[in-house]
Amino acid sequence: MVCPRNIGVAWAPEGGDTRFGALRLLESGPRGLTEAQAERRLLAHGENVVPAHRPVSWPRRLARSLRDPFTMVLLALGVVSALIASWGTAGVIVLLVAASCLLRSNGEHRADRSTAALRELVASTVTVRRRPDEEAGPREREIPVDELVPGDVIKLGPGDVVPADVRLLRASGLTVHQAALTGESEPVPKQAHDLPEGTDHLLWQGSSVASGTATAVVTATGAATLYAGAQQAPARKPSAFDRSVNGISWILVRVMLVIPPVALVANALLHGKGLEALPFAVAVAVGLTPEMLPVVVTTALARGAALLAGDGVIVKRLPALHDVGAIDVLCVDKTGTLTQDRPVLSGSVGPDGRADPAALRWAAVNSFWTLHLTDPPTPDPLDEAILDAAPDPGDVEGLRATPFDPTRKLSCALVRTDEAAAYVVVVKGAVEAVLDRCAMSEAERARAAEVARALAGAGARVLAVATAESTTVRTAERMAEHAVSGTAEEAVSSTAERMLEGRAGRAAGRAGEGTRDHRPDEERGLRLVGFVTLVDALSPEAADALAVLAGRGIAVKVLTGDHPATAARVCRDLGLKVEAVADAASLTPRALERATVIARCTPEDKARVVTALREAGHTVGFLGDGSNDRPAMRVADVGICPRSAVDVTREAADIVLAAKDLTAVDQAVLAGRRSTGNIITYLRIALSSNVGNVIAMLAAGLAFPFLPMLPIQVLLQNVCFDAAQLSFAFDRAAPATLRRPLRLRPNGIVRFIVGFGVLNALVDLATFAVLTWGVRAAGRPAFHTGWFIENLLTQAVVMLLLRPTIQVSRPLGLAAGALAVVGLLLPLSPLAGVFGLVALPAASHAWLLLVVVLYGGGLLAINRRTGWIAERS
Ligand SMILES: Nc1ncnc2c1ncn2[C@@H]1O[C@H](COP(=O)(O)OP(=O)(O)OP(=O)(O)O)[C@@H](O)[C@H]1O
Repeated sequence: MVCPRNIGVAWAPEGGDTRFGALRLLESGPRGLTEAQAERRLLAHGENVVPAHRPVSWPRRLARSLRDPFTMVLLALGVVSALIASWGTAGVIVLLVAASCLLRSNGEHRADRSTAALRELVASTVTVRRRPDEEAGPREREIPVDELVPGDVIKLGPGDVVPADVRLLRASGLTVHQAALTGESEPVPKQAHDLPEGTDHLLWQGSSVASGTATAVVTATGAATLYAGAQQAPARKPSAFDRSVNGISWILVRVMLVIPPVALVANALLHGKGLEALPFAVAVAVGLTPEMLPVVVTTALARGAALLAGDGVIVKRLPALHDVGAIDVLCVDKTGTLTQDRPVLSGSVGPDGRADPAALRWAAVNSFWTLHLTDPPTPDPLDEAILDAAPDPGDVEGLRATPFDPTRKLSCALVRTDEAAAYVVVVKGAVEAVLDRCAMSEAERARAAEVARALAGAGARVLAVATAESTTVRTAERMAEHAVSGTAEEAVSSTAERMLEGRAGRAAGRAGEGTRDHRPDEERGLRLVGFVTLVDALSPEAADALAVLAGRGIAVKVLTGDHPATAARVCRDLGLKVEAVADAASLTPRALERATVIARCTPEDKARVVTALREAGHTVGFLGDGSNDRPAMRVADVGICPRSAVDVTREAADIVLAAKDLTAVDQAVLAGRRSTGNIITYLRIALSSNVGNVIAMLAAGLAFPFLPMLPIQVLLQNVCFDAAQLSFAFDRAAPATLRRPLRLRPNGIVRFIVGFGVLNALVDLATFAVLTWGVRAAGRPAFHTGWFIENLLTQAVVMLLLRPTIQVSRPLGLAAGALAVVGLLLPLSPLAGVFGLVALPAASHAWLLLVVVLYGGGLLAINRRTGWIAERS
């Protein structure tokens, strides 16, 4: 089988329909491939996986971790040490770099592997038409996207990601987002022309369906797709979390770079020392580095994600866990989140609000032919509900249909009725969208809108139904196009398409015959038939979950395409305090801040609202599942959707829930706050200790004519700190951490580090005094050892006390204990000599313990008085 890229661009055997040409060239047909053919092709072409989506290899991951700013600075310091033949320092630096890179790559690899495995659970599927064997008829079924092969006939609907390069066979109201591929920002109309020009009959892998439906044949899969080479994994702006971590890292990197020259110059000026002070200066700079920062961050987030996975919540991007813990505004859609999305018809009224079956009858005609002619992969629940309740619509024949589109908020069918011997355009949709297209006076429009408002105020979903009659199909077609705002509409059941399906139709013949006598005065607008109302039961968990979220400091805003009165009623029924109801069309920043419900949103309005809230300083989460939620999902700090969401929304989301359930959102929020809380605690403790030590070492280096600690001891204590601090990834969160939105704020963390860093340095200087007075007589090794022990003991104390809770997790308790034991026992062990440590007299231990106890007591007192430790960053 030939499988060129872009097959069918203009290939038409014997000058005929290129759709037949494409199918023939692909050795396929309108009824699809047989399962055996598909299996053979899968072996020949391989899985439909784009190279950019393959996992990152180990060496690449390792190389990437070397690019981290801390690692770069450490390596530079290592090179400096090697140049001055300070092999011990260089060796320890290499060890630190190797340990941090290996731990980090390993952590990221494991995290990626588990998120990839979890992503598999929510991987996209596609509706494919295949036959069990040559004789059997076609069947449509869902298969994983990677099993798709050239020649497969697939169906696409709103929100589907186009899974391979395809050539359209049928299309209805189809518009496609292909910005990532071609740069066109607006959805592009696509048509299944039989003799196409250009590329509007082709869809490429990676684009997505904005509106409409289509049937198409796959022309290329995997690496053979047109944009496979060029397409990178979707680029995302750095999240709030990435920015915070980078901000803190760069502050430290700058300080690290400044320390060695400052230490050298000061030593030269005060003690007349030259390059011999360099190893010490380098060790001090290394001492400032939180080498394990990336490891602790990845581990803390991965652990949170793994715990959530147990509850069926999938975190697709680890930093999203921080972001979900930081949200202070959660925007949700109404349908399916606050309600069950199982609408049931509750009434049919005329324009005056009196019961009238006509509205239901025409709504059913619209629903039936829209579903039948556009053949969506998943039927619209509103259409199904209308058909379930509607009587037989009589002898009506559908000619064309444009499926519902959330931007226009209408669906439109062109039908022919025998009773009136006329072509009728039947439009149903959102009240304002339909009324806008009706020929009526302003007073009539206002009265009808008031009737609809009263119906919506009872909590019902209200659809307006309008028709227009024409004796000619051409006029009716124009009216249909008029009714859908003149966007490019593609007729679904044209002659060629019906032939592709093997059912040339009477209707198609009629459609052709009706072009003779067009009367332009028929295009005057629609006549309002009335309204149908549908009720959608409230979600049983929503009320409790909304109260819990409010208790966690999260303001919920409902962004809905529906009528304001319906949305407001639903919210009130759920006990949500409705401060104000706003209309997306006339929204001011003030109204936005106050509004609980923002109604009549188009997909773009939802994105605009989310962007405005972010610009106002909020961290915004967005929960939705429809294709109309995709734009908002992409601009939110964190996008959340249920597993059942349409492809595009699931792809854009950062967190995927087992079901659309606000309780699961709360679980994700808690997990996010726990992970962030642990990361903040790690940063505060690790960095304030490091800063304290650096200040003390620089001060002591200047005050004493000898080094306060040997470079190898500085590095050894650094290794011990790093190992112990890994336990922060497994720490227990303080209850206070879970109460409010928690965000990594570099400024708060830097303030804390400076405050407690100075305190730490003061304690160190007090230790110097003790050591100078009590131990120095025993010589410099005893001085060095005394300070080494004090550093490890105070580090163990701050690990326990500089946290927002007094409760200690097992890993943290063990790590702090181990640190104290190493500090006390190493100088007594056979290894002591290697590091220049000596055994201290018992009295010295007593003095050191006194300093440590006083420090611990001081920390507790400060916390009690100021609550600073418990304060969030
Ligand atoms: N199949 C349909 N046919 C005609 N009109 C529809 C159909 N589905 C929805 N509508 C109308 O369009 C409006 C907007 O629909 P949209 O899907 O954007 O939002 P929604 O489902 O009402 O709410 P949410 O945004 O909370 O999910 C609906 O309120 C309804 O009036």
